[in-house]
Amino acid sequence: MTEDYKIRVQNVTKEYDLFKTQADKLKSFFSIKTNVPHFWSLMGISFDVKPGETLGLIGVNGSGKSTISNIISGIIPQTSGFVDVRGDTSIVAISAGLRKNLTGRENIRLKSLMQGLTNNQIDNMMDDIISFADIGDFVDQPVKSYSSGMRSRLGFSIAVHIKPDILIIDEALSVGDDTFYQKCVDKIAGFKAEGKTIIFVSHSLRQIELLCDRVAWINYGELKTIGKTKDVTKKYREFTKWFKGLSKQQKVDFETDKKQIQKDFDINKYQNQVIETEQKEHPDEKRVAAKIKKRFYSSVISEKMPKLTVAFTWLVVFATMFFCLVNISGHSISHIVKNPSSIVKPSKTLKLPGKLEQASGIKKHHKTQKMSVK
Ligand SMILES: Nc1ncnc2c1ncn2[C@@H]1O[C@H](COP(=O)(O)OP(=O)(O)OP(=O)(O)O)[C@@H](O)[C@H]1O
Repeated sequence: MTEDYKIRVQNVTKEYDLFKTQADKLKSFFSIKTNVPHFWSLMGISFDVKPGETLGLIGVNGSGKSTISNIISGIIPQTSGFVDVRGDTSIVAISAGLRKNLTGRENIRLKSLMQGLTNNQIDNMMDDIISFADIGDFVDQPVKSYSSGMRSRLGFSIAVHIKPDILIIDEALSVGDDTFYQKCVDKIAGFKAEGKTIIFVSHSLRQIELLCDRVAWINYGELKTIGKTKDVTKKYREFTKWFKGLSKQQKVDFETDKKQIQKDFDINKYQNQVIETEQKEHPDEKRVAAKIKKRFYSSVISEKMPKLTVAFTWLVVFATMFFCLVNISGHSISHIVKNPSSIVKPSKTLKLPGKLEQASGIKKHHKTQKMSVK
């Protein structure tokens, strides 16, 4: 049976809380309401990537291309929506995946182990990865000492040698020199020929046109359009030409308006719209609302504590505080239950914990002995 898709994303959203302080972050984790502004990096993105297809992602800076590719790679969770990736992914992004304090060689081993390769397999391909990356003696230096081009070369080399089912290339080719660029293009062409699935994120329309079968244009958190490479790049060129023609103030106003829409996005309103559309398209279908709710939230790992866990945590905190106070007050629990105010009035005969009580008993005993000697 042939698979109809390799990657499916449906109604995917991503919300970021723009915390100003660590305290706000902690409060939010405990689901305590704060006045932190929100920003929706993605406002409901849906598309499929077919097996063996190379899909390009284009869009202006900050439109959400890296966010969606990181969600597909499993690096970050979506806020809502369904993501199904049928195969192992390997992401090549300039900033993702490499540990700065580890050497190039250690990074190769770590990333390969994380992809499920054995130490023997890694030993066998180590030289090939190093030779393709062409970073010389730097391979034994920490990655923090690499230039962005060197990082990109190493990241790219690791990702293609791991031979993933799905390769996600996020802006990795934009920093390499021409020779390396050509090597990468050849490698990607080889991947395509093998029937692998690729997501290719780039600002270079030339690269997109060279490598992609279809293109998705992500525009300020929304999917503006998806289709044949030449059709989408044509529309995108028209947009950038129009945008460049605006005055400085018009550009600022345009971007401010778009960002405001992303701040004001209402997930519940969006969910209702999706339900309405689905009901119109499939009038005979039952339980549409339940189906959409499941699609929105069933595969989501929340970054915040679930309400039940929050309630349980508070219960544990209050119970601990209560028992500490009871202990300090020196009263029994039944006494405190009958006279709650006595929790703040310590008993005159302070109850000592077991060992101390025992120790004080010994002291008393010695005193008695001394007295009898007298
Ligand atoms: N951790 C974060 N916290 C808050 N906002 C974030 C975070 N990560 C990304 N964003 C915001 O989400 C939006 C989308 O970012 P993303 O990096 O996905 O865009 P992009 O299309 O890949 O941009 P570029 O072309 O510049 O790489 C941006 O407005 C960005 O500021």
